[in-house]
Amino acid sequence: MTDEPLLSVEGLTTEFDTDNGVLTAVDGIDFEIPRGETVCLVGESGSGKTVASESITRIVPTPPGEVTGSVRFDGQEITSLSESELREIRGGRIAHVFQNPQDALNHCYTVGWQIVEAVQTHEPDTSEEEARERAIELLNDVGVANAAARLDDYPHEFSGGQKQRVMIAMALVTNPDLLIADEPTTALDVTVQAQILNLLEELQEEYSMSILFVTHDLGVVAQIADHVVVMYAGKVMERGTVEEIFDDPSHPYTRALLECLPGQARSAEGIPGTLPSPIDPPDGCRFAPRCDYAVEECTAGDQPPEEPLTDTHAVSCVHYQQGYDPSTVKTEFTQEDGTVTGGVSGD
Ligand SMILES: Nc1ncnc2c1ncn2[C@@H]1O[C@H](COP(=O)(O)OP(=O)(O)OP(=O)(O)O)[C@@H](O)[C@H]1O
Ligand code: NI
Repeated sequence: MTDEPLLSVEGLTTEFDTDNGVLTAVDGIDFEIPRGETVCLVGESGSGKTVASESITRIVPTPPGEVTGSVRFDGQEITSLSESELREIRGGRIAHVFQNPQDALNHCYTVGWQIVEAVQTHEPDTSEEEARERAIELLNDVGVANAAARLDDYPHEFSGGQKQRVMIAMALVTNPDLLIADEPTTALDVTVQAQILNLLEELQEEYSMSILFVTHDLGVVAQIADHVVVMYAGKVMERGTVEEIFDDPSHPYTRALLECLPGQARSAEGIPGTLPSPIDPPDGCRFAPRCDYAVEECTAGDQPPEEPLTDTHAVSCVHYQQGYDPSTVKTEFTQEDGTVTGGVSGD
């Protein structure tokens, strides 16, 4: 029972009814979040990462959005739950942290008031006194200095990094099993970003939570992921453990993303071309129009089915389907420290 992943998503699809037609932001994706581990959803801007993460608990705006597919959370299918049952999970066992804490915190109330309110919403029998104690504990847990004194400060009296710590504290009020964090460090400078990532890792242990971390930054992925799901244009291109993705990147898109890291071949210019329109995506592999390795088969039919490479590693690319030679894709890949990995010559 405990081997079962905390969350498994199958065929998750989110469509928006727009003036220009049906926009498929997430198009039948599968992934799992093991218990107590961190899964990173990574991909360029517009890949569908946010919509995918918000579709799990259906916080996408519906309408215009429509979410279909299966989401199993701790053994329970949650897609068929009523709105009120879902709301209970959303504000409880699954918590969200967003990119901009200033949007989520109310400017008009003290930080303490907001945490106390969250505590009392979760546990209505808690007294004001107990809720304040709990708020202090939470602020201590997330590394806000002088927690007791800071309860009476307003959000604008906190720095960007501290505000994000407060948001994380609010997410922890319910002792969630899963924390979904969408680019929680993108608005912060690198030093603060690293501190918040360390904090999340510590809290993960302390609260034994799983984390779904949404980011476009592979540097962040390297720091905190156990597993990685690489998304592009609403589809999953590749998934694997963090070692598999960095040491043996298999989809040309994953390889192209890695080449954009500082010190790599494409760090200056990025991947040439742009994402296809989610209203009218191309046939075949979504990445084919930008892919250095695309052949005719890549541009016909649907996104190739995922081909398992190991128990934990799978790739959606025609070059890995039966009868194809992976060496077509696997040219040498030089890491920042000079080691060559993933290449046929290096194997
Ligand atoms: N409410 C909405 N209505 C219509 N289209 C939407 C809505 N929300 C998102 N989309 C579209 O869905 C697609 C995926 O967007 P999403 O925000 O999930 O991308 P992302 O990978 O999180 O990008 P970023 O890194 O910029 O946050 C985009 O084409 C976006 O315009
Ligand atoms: Ni996003």
